[in-house]
Amino acid sequence: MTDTRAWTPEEFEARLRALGSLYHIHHPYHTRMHAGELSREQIQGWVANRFYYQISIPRKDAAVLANCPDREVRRRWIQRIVDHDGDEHAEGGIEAWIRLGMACGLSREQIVSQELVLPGVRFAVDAYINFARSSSWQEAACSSLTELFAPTIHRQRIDNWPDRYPWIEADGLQYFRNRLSQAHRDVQHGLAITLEHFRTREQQEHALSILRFKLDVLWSLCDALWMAYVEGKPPYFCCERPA
Ligand SMILES: O=C(O)c1cc(C(=O)O)c2c(n1)C(=O)C(=O)c1cc(C(=O)O)[nH]c1-2
Repeated sequence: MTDTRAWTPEEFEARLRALGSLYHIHHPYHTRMHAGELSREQIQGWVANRFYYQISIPRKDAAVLANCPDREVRRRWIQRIVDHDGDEHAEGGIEAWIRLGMACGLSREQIVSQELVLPGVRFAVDAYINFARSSSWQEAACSSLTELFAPTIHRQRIDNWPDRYPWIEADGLQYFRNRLSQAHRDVQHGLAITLEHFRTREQQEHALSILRFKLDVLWSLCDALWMAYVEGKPPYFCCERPA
């Protein structure tokens, strides 16, 4: 007989955390990045493309707010939008990301124009926004749980980049420093919602499939970068351009 009993909160959390083995930290684009093996153009391509993720996160979080009737949850969740968009007190993560791009030698215009954003990156990120729009707010909260694994990758960049990419101006890494505490706080909230909401075994397995979907988003983003910047085969590379 198959075991259909609900996992305890501890077991459930352990299964969510176990999916960290599929995190994009293991994608060869990232392993090369951390080994110091990416060229200047490959780093720039990553930063310029990830900008599309950065500007999409507050839109995703606004979708969570729009779908959430619980005032207490909204009061906490809204901080995520402020973290990225900034306010009169702080410039916010999007501006910090632009500074990262400039520290890597891109111009502000090259970043904000999105001229380097690949179609595959756009599709992957848009799938995340659309998921948040069309799902319950608890499902969307669950999909943010890749942030469980993000502090490790941010910490690697803070520790490794000054040594491995000395041409990147050190101030540019502030984005990653800010995220260490922000991600920790976000994850505590997202995890509490997920453990509380997904109670039956069927619901818990559904939550795992949501986290798998989000891992797919992040992995697909790296795949698109790999084709363009490592294989040297961006979309239509082998096609004749129409007149
Ligand atoms: O650099 C990374 O590898 C990485 C990954 C993730 C993630 O796991 O989704 C986020 C971030 N960074 C990040 O900076 C961030 O603000 C963020 C918000 C979210 C989310 O799903 O709401 N993920 C992430």
